[in-house]
Amino acid sequence: MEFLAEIRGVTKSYGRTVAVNNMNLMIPRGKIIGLLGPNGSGKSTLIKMMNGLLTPTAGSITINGFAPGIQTKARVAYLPEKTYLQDGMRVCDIVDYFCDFYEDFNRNTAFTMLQSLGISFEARLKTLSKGTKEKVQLILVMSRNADLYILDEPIAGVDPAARDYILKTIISNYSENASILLSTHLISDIENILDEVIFIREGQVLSHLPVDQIREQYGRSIDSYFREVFAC
Ligand SMILES: Nc1ncnc2c1ncn2[C@@H]1O[C@H](COP(=O)(O)OP(=O)(O)OP(=O)(O)O)[C@@H](O)[C@H]1O
Repeated sequence: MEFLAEIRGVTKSYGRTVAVNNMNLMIPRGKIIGLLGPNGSGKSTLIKMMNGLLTPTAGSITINGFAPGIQTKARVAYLPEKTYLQDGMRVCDIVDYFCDFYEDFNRNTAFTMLQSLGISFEARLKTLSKGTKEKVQLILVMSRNADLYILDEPIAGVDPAARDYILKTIISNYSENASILLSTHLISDIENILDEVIFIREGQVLSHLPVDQIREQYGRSIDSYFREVFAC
């Protein structure tokens, strides 16, 4: 299989709203890819379909050749935009939970990252700040040895100093054959780690290009290019 994920002719409608409109997208292996687009352009809807949380109205999605389901969930590490962890759980209990749930979860990686960010293993989630909770969730996701990491707004609530650490962590914790698809509005913070960017507008792919090509062709950063393309 040449591509890790294939999205072919995918449409998702919510009643009369067409959130994703006949989208075609090929996700290669071994790349960090930014999924960028204005509010309401369909990023989260696409991500939810790739994770089997929503079913396309039309078209097909495959990851490693399988439609989203049990086989793909075992190989895709997903950070949703909203937390699904119970507030009463302690950090160490959640680590155990992930260990039981995912064969590819590395407990040592998780504890090392938690320790270096000064997050107490004994703390209950409800006692942590919003940003720290987000760090915990990202650490859990990045401690899996997955084929595809799908991160929906991974650094939105995290302070700038922790962002750098987290981005470094993302880069150092994925293997060369894996890919990371991440959606964010904090383009200038993440553009240095990206290999490719996908621009989405009104549920369709406007462009999918290597970052270097955009920089060479347009002589500007991805952040500045995004602002020009999507100027209101
Ligand atoms: N559950 C829902 N019911 C109805 N419409 C929805 C629902 N979820 C999303 N939409 C609509 O679908 C479109 C795409 O939304 P989506 O959340 O996928 O965009 P997004 O690119 O992730 O936006 P943002 O950057 O603001 O997070 C929007 O018009 C939104 O209002």
